[in-house]
Order: sequence, then C-alpha cells, then structure tokens
Amino acid sequence: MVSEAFLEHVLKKYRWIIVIFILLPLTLLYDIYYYVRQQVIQYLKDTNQDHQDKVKLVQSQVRDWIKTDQSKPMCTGRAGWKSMTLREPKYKSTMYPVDLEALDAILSIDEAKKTVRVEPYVTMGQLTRYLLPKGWTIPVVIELDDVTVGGIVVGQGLESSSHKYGMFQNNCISYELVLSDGSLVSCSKDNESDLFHVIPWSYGTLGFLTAIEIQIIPVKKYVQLQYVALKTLPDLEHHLKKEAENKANDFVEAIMFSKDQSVLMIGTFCDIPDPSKMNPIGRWYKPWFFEHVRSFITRKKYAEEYIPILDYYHRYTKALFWEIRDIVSFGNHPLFRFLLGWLMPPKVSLLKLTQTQTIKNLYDKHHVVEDYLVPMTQLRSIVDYFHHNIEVYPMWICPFLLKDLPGLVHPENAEDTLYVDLGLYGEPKAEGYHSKKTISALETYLGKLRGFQMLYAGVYQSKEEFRVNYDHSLYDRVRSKLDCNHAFPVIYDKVNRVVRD
Ligand SMILES: Cc1cc2nc3c(=O)[nH]c(=O)nc-3n(C[C@H](O)[C@H](O)[C@H](O)COP(=O)(O)OP(=O)(O)OC[C@H]3O[C@@H](n4cnc5c(N)ncnc54)[C@H](O)[C@@H]3O)c2cc1C
Ligand SMILES: NC(=O)C1=CN([C@@H]2O[C@H](COP(=O)(O)OP(=O)(O)OC[C@H]3O[C@@H](n4cnc5c(N)ncnc54)[C@H](OP(=O)(O)O)[C@@H]3O)[C@@H](O)[C@H]2O)C=CC1
Ligand SMILES: CC(C)=CCC[C@@H](C)[C@H]1CC[C@@]2(C)C3=C(CC[C@]12C)[C@@]1(C)CC[C@H](O)C(C)(C)[C@@H]1CC3
Repeated sequence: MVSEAFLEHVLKKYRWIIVIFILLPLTLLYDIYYYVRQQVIQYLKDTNQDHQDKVKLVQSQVRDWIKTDQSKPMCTGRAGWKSMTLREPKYKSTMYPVDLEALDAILSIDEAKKTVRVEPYVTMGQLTRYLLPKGWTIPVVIELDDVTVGGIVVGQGLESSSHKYGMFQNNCISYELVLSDGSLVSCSKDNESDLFHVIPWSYGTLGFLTAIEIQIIPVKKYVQLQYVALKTLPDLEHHLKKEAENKANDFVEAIMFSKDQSVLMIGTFCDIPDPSKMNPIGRWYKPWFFEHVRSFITRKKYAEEYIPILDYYHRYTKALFWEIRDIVSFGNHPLFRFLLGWLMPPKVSLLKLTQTQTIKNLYDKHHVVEDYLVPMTQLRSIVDYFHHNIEVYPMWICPFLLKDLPGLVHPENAEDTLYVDLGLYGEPKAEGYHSKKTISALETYLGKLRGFQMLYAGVYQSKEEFRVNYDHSLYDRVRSKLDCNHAFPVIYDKVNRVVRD
C-alpha cells in the first residue's frame, strides 16, 4: 500500500504538471471568454436597465425563501472554489442559496461627482482596467485581480495606499442591498447610517449587496518607487511609521525577508518618469516582484524606479504574493518566464477546484495564510511573537489607517489610529508550530493587543471570544431591526474554522 507520506510528497512535488499543462491553458481560455463577455455587456447593453432586472431576480429569490419554512438561512449561491480564500466554506451546503452571479457589470462612472457604481461581482482586475485608461482609479486597489468588490466590502480589504485612505470600505459612498423581506434599500453615511457602517466585516449576514458606489481619484501613469533596505526591526518600525504618517506618500509597504532584513517601499504617483529608471515589472519575462524586492538587500541600500501604474497595482498578482513558488518552484527561472511567463498565474479558482483532499490536509498542517491587524505601536512585539512561534518569511507589512467609525472593528481610543497588517503566507519554520494550537494562542494574544485578523482565513476562537474582539453592539441592533435572525446566519457561523475547512 502506498504510504500517506509518499502520496503527500508526490502530490506536492508534481502539482506543477497539472498546473502547467492543464490549468494554464484553461486560465487563458477563461480569460478570453470573460474579456469578450465584459466588452459585449459594457458596450451593447443598457447596463442600468439590465441591473434593475437582475435585482428583481434577487428579490424574487428572497421572496421564494420567505415562502419556505425558513429553517435554512440564506447565503450567496457562489461555489466555494471560486472564492479567494484558502478554505472551502462548508456552511454553504446547509443553507439556502441565492444566485447573484449575474451581478458582474460596471454600471456607470460619474466624473463630475468622482464616483463609479459597480455590481458586487466586478473584480479588481476588471475595475482597474476600466478606470485607468479614463484617468481615474479607486483609492484602495486590492492587489489580486480576481478578488470581487462585494467580497471585499462585506469582508475587509487594504493595500499600500491604506495609510492614507484607510480600508477599501472607507472609500465606498453608498451600498444597495436586498434585505430579508425582499425589499431594496440604499444606504450611505447620511441615510440608514447604522446599516451603512455595519456592512464592512458582516460577511453577507445583513442582506445581499447588489450595487456599490465607490469614490474615484485621478491617477497618474507611473509610480516612482523607492526601495530602502533596512537591517533591524527597530529601524523598520521607525521608518515605516514616519513614512506612513507622511500623507505626501501615495504608497507605503514593506517586506520582511528575515527578522533583520527588510525592504521598505515608498511610492508616489508621477507622470514624467526618468527613462533610465523605468521598470515595467508586470511584463511576462520580469522576475517575481518579491524576488526583485529581495535583490535590494544585497545590491543597494537605496534604489529608485519608475513603474507603470497597472504593473504596480498588480505587482503581487503573478506570484500570488509568494505562494506560487510552492506550486511551480521553477516559475521564476528566466527560461520559464520567457516561454510561459505570459500565462501565469493559474486562476486561483481553478487551482482550488483541482486540489485533492491530501493537498488540503497538507496546507492545513504545514502552511499558514493569515493577515493580522495590530496597532503600529505593537509592531515589534507581534513580529517577535511571530518569529518565535511561527517564523514565516517573507512577511508582508502594510500600514493602514483604522478609522474611528461605528461598526464591528474600530480603534480602542476614539480617534483614527495607525495600524499595520502583517501578512503571513507560507510554510512555518518555527519548532513546535502546530496549526490549531499555535494559531488559537495567537488569536488570544491578538485580542490583548487590540488586534484583529482578516476573517477570510477563519477563526479558532469561541463565539463568545469572537463577540468580545469584534464589537457586535451595533451589528446586533441592525440585525434585529432588519429581521435577520432566521434569514441569515451570524458572522461567526460563517467564519469559524469548523465551517471553513
Ligand atoms: C526612509 C528612507 C528614505 C531614503 N531616501 C533616500 C533618498 O531619497 N535618496 C538617497 O540617495 N538615499 C535615500 N535613503 C538612503 C539613505 O540615505 C542611505 O541608506 C544612508 O545614507 C546610508 O548611510 P549609512 O550606510 O551610513 O547608514 P546605515 O548603516 O544604512 O544606517 C545607519 C542608521 O541610520 C539610519 N538611516 C539611514 N538612512 C536614514 C535616513 N534617510 N533617515 C533616517 N535614518 C536613516 C538607519 O536606519 C540606521 O539606523 C533613504 C533611506 C531611508 C531609510
Ligand atoms: N488585500 C486584501 O485586503 C485582500 C483581501 N481578501 C479577502 O478575501 C475575501 C475573498 O474575496 P472574494 O473571493 O471576492 O469573495 P467571497 O466569494 O469569498 O465572499 C466573501 C464573503 O462575502 C459575501 N458576499 C460576497 N458577495 C456578496 C453580496 N453581493 N452580498 C452579500 N454578501 C456577499 C460572501 O457571502 P456567502 O458566504 O453568503 O457566500 C462571503 O461571506 C474577502 O473577504 C477579502 O476580505 C483577499 C485577498 C486580498
Ligand atoms: C490581505 C491580503 C493581501 C491577502 C492576500 C491573501 C493571498 C496571499 C491569499 C488569498 C487567496 C489565497 C489564500 C490562496 C492561495 C495562496 C494564498 C492566497 C493567494 C492558494 C493558491 C495556495 C495553494 C492552495 O492549494 C490553494 C489553491 C487552495 C490556494 C487558493 C487561495
């Protein structure tokens, strides 16, 4: 009989064969199909009339649910493998699905009001490619092309511009939702403001989002990016804080390659690049961005480059941050890049669809994908903690402003507070790391630091602990006012690790 360890080894080592010969061509076909479809929708259809019809369909599905015995709460009908998360949402099989997937069009742009209105299944890649040629962008562009606006709005999203603009949702002006009674409501900070503020982090447990209005800002063609190699953690902390507080910087982030080696990146929009320092990092033959960043540790202490804006926004797309190296280990080899680099990366949803239970178990035991949000003042303590208990490098460090607004997540003191997101993606090297025990202990520690975690990864905490860490006071009130108790599960029932496997 083939031993489990042997099977694990083979599956891990040779997953690239499936990826290269099957998933990459499928990704290409899917992208072509999707692109053509979007063009047709954008130019041939009256998107607003079409939107109203789609919304009516959602309302009629909710009304159909009302006629049932209401024993099953509702969730979106989107299959788990399509979502940009590591684990499958098991809760979907026990809930009543409402199909929203037709809602994937950009509805309108209002350049005078500086807003764009989109349906929830519009992806980041789709939105940036639509806005940039028109000279606009959204303030917080999430790096990965396939993340959806709806998933980010009811979840959480941040980026290297978040030190200035806060989280993705802080730049949303209004939301349109179908509620549990089938009615359609629009909310903003001045209209139904309780609902508006409690939507972020609510994971679709208040209603179905059908449209989102987002602020847009003018964009320039390039980002002037400075790379600063730093040798100690106190140095990183000092410079990161200083640069994040400086609102003249449009982008601030860092990657830690070890406890004492990090590269801080500071970007500003610009229109006229220095041609000798141009680097279109998104081209197919270019190295993975994080490896390029790593090279500054040995090359120079300080360097400067001009990067086309779209290449900058999607700098982590090609290597899925650094996750792709575990799947296609030779993906950064110059020969591979020249021959097949243009096909990368495989679609995350296709990777998820074709992964076996053994790979899932492997990831569960030997892999961590987590984002932890802590006040900037706690950076040193949390990095020390990670280093001793998890030890995953590279580590993504992204400062952001946690706004003092009502809702599930807000700072302890009643003022906007500089936080930092620490992204741990990879294989833990710390001795004694145990996925459940280590991460559970970390969640408790995080609560003490007034920290939060991105919920897409799932939580081990108990429901009671979760309710203490994430302020449910307004959420509970809005849920009872909108009669959500039978219609939708509570957040915890969607994000705990038992239902996300
Ligand atoms: C945020 C930042 C922005 C920078 N911008 C530029 C730039 O625009 N143009 C350019 O040519 N070089 C820039 N540098 C690079 C910097 O000037 C060189 O790294 C430094 O001069 C190298 O000197 P060193 O080898 O003696 O110092 P190191 O041995 O590298 O550092 C000694 C100590 O000084 C600190 N330090 C280094 N540079 C700075 C700084 N600029 N401000 C505050 N503390 C510092 C280090 O963190 C360390 O604690 C920047 C560095 C940083 C950290
Ligand atoms: N840089 C960043 O900040 C990044 C953040 N992420 C996170 O990854 C997650 C995954 O994103 P993605 O794959 O796009 O989304 P998912 O399909 O995973 O959806 C995430 C959640 O949003 C709910 N949801 C989605 N659309 C609607 C809607 N129209 N109305 C109501 N609820 C809705 C889903 O509800 P249901 O459970 O009913 O399906 C689900 O609970 C996001 O939550 C985001 O926070 C990921 C990558 C980068
Ligand atoms: C806040 C920020 C910046 C979050 C970035 C999160 C990314 C690093 C995550 C999002 C989706 C993600 C969990 C994913 C994976 C890696 C890490 C990703 C890309 C992979 C590709 C790892 C390999 C797995 O077998 C599988 C294919 C299931 C997942 C899919 C989702």
